[in-house]
Formats: sequence, C-alpha cells, structure tokens
Amino acid sequence: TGNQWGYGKDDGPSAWNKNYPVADGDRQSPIDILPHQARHDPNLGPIVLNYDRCTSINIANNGHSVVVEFEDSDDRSVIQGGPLDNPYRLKQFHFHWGGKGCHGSEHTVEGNSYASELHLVHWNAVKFKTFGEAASAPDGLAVLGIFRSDEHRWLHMITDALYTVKFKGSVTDFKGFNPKCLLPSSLHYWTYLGSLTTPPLHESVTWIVVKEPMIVSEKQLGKFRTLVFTGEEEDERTRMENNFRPPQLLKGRTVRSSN
Ligand SMILES: NS(=O)(=O)c1ccc(NC(=S)OCCc2ccsc2)cc1
Ligand SMILES: [Zn+2]
Repeated sequence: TGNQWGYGKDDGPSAWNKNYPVADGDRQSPIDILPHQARHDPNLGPIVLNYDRCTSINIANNGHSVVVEFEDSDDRSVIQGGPLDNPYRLKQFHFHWGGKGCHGSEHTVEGNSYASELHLVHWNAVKFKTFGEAASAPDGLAVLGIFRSDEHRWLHMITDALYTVKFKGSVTDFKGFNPKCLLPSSLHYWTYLGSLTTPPLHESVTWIVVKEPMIVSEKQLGKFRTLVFTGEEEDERTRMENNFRPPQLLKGRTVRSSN
C-alpha cells in the first residue's frame, strides 16, 4: 500500500521521498553532530524532566520499533527548559538499533555511531490539542535522544518484556515504568531544529541530543534483535534490526550546545 515503508532495500530510507517528499526538506533528522562546530549558547538552560508521576500504559511492536506509550491527558510527565519555551508532554519512547552491535544510532557524532539510540517523544500540549496536530507543526514536538553504547542495570525491565512483543502488532501492559532510570547522569546536550526520523518525517521536532551515552550490554542489545518486523500470521520472520535512518544534510542549520 502507498504508506508502506520500512528499512529494507526497496522500502528503506532512500525510497521514503517517493511517498514523503519532505524527506528532501530543509530540516530533516537525524544529522551528524560536529561538536567543535556547535555554537555554545550560555542562554541555553538545563533540561528539566518531571517524570515522577508518569504513567506508562503499554509496550508494543509497531513493525518499526518497540514503543512504550504513556498517559498524556494531563501534564503529569513533562520535559521543559533548555531550548523549550514551555512544557512538552511525554507521549512515548522507542529505540533504534543495529545488527551485531556496530552501528544502530540515528544521530552520529563526528561520523561515529553508537550501537543504539533511545527517543523520548514529547508534544506541545500548551499550543496544540492533540499529538497528531502537534506532530505536523514546526514547534509541535521535542524528542530527547540518548545514545546507548555497552551493561545497563535498569534496561532489563524492558529487555525482559521484549519476548511478549516479538511480532508486529503485539501489545502488552507495561505499567509503573519510569524512563528516568534510562537516562545518563549528566544531561548536557546539543539541540537543533529537525524532523521525525521515520515517515511521515514531519519537520516538527526540536531535537535535544544528550552528549553522555548510557551503557547497555551486548546481551541486552541482542534481546532487541529477537523482535521481528513481521506479524505472527506472516510466513517470514524478518529480524528487527538496523531500524535507523542515516544522517541527513544540515542545510545551513546551527547546532547549539548547552554548557
Ligand atoms: N524517531 S522519532 O523520534 O523521530 C519519531 C517519533 C514519533 C513518530 N511518530 C509517531 S509517534 O506517530 C504516531 C502517529 C502519528 C500521528 C500524527 S503523525 C504520526 C515517528 C518518529
Ligand atoms: Zn526514533
């Protein structure tokens, strides 16, 4: 069907511009970050995460990644500060990863990629009524990107649940998980204006990429690769890996750095 997209040879990132012309737009993500060319901005305050009353709902395999959804009917879990003018509500988090532990992150730093990248997706509920509306507005979303390089003590709560969402379309309850435990100690970051890194590729994201990677083990990463892109009812079992978009052109954008 028209909107079918993936990470394979025929339906992968190089083919997305056929159905989503914005793929060749002026603020696409991810990008390669060059720390020495980032402009240090003393007005950029710290990122503030209020996740203590967050309510996770479920964990799901959507055929592109594994996603944990949150209750977003009020401001119980928000990100604010940094480049953001107001609080943005946590909607979901998901991951991108590689095969055999080499590449996998979407953003790269001086051409170097990490094994994986965690995205915490938030939307501007002050200006917009729904996520869908915010997702297509220039200041609608804020995504916190966290690199994942090698053992992480809390990640077992996610990796232990992955077997329950092996197939595309599977969803299971996943309550009481606070994603704060997935974050590194320091939240120094780079920030720039970009887009969703998967179709519909809306240019609606203020990206906040944390500099310090979190540690995950090869064993934990291996558990992500037990997921498959395909549904239980389908014949083939296509292992879910390499679900990352390569870096896109900067097209004159400035990347700013917190202290
Ligand atoms: N990888 S990413 O963080 O840029 C990212 C985040 C969200 C999404 N898309 C979501 S949450 O879509 C939900 C359905 C929807 C509604 C309006 S546009 C898409 C895609 C990519
Ligand atoms: Zn993502």
